[in-house]
Amino acid sequence: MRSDDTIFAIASGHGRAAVCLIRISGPESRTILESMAGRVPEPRRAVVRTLKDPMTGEPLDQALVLWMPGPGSFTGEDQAELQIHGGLATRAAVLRALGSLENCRAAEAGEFTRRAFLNGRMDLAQVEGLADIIDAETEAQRRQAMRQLGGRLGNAAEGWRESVLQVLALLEASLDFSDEGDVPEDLEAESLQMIDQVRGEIGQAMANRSGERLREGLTVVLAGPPNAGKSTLLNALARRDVAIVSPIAGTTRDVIEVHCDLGGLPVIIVDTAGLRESADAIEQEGVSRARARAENADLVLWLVPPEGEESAPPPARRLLRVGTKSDLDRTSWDCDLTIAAATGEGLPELIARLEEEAAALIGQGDAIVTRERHRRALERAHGALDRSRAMLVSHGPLELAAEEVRMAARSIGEITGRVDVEDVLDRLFSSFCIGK
Ligand SMILES: Nc1nc2c(c(=O)[nH]1)N(C=O)[C@@H](CNc1ccc(C(=O)N[C@@H](CCC(=O)O)C(=O)O)cc1)CN2
Ligand SMILES: Nc1nc2c(ncn2[C@@H]2O[C@H](COP(=O)(O)OP(=O)(O)OP(=O)(O)O)[C@@H](O)[C@H]2O)c(=O)[nH]1
Ligand SMILES: [Mg+2]
Repeated sequence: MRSDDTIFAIASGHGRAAVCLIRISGPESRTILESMAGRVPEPRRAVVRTLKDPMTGEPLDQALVLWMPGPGSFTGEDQAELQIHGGLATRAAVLRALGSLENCRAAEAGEFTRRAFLNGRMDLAQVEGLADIIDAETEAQRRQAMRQLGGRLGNAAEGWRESVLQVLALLEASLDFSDEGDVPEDLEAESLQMIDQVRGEIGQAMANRSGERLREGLTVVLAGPPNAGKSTLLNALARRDVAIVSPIAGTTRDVIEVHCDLGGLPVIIVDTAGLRESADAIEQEGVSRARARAENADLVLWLVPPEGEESAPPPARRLLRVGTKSDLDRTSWDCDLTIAAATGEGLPELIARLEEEAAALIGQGDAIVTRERHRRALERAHGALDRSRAMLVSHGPLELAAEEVRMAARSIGEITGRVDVEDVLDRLFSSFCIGK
């Protein structure tokens, strides 16, 4: 994959649509645009043109055409956009025409954004924010992604890195000036104070897990004995017929997930096999998957039907007992909530409770750290600052204290992609859509 190739891709969704957006980026963009749409329009001014096959001159479609020269474009290089009609044959014809050209090739997933990053148009934290915007399914996720795209995490990281580099400058200055390698007292005090300030801020940012929870969604597992009404509840919460419901105990075997939006917060509801001993090997596999999911869930709803004997809930981080089929009998439980998923009774209360639980675990959505990658980098920086601090306090070798401070700056620099992130890039960009 060469980064000076000219690339093209459909950037809009697939299937029949009103309009389809085709992006072209790279040094040959101008030539290609001229060969298909005639004279290149003024930068960033949309014009209507008849698109022609560059080989045969055959008219392909009527298009809205944009010319966005580098370095001010999204990718930082010359870019053209063709907004064509969204029919399948039109799209195929324009793609075929581009595909027949010698001077360009189809883009890989995330390749436009990779170029924007490589050309310094956005930092790595912003690229992740962009990925999160495309994947956002709820309002709170969208807001968090927009804050990251706006530079919230990147600016914080750059600020910390600058402070740490100032400490490094102080330490290096005292290394130059003192023969014994002793830090003058005022410099030591100043360094310690700055280290503590940054260490405190980083500690606070990395302690907050709510950004990661908001990005990934909260997992709520429906568990209980067979026939408790788990699949009926899943269908009611999803408002569609996702899982098979039947009076036969042991109907569900696979784990079934549905993404829900509860008051803007992302909640993944997981239906599982009813927990019981079974001679059926497939059902037993379902039961062990159910137990594993319950154990890792943010919240387990333990469904208790009125009939049948009481069974013990699986180990879980957090568990609510929900009595089911309250239309039949409501005498038999000791539960946090009661519902009849089949009639809808108690569902508004259950949903309100789930929203509360989600809000408590996700918080205000004001976290800076949104991925494990950020937290790990900050943990490394925090550890290095701890060690440099201890070294200074104990009047250990100044070179070693400075080396730890340098390590801290490096770790913080990984967040915005200033340093050593090739493997991160490949993974991140391949998770993008083609055309982004
Ligand atoms: N048609 C279209 N819509 C789109 C995009 C796109 O590439 N094409 N985007 C892509 O993902 C997003 C918008 N992102 C963009 C960000 C920066 C620039 C850009 O060229 N900015 C220049 C100058 C802008 C100007 O002068 O008006 C700059 O910031 O210097 C373009 C798109 C969402 N919508
Ligand atoms: N009366 C009444 N019946 C219900 C209610 N909820 C579920 N049922 C019935 O209970 C039976 C079992 O429901 P499911 O939702 O399949 O139960 P499950 O917990 O998913 O069962 P397994 O997948 O076998 O573990 C079905 O016949 C449902 O129609 C309810 O609120 N009221
Ligand atoms: Mg079921």
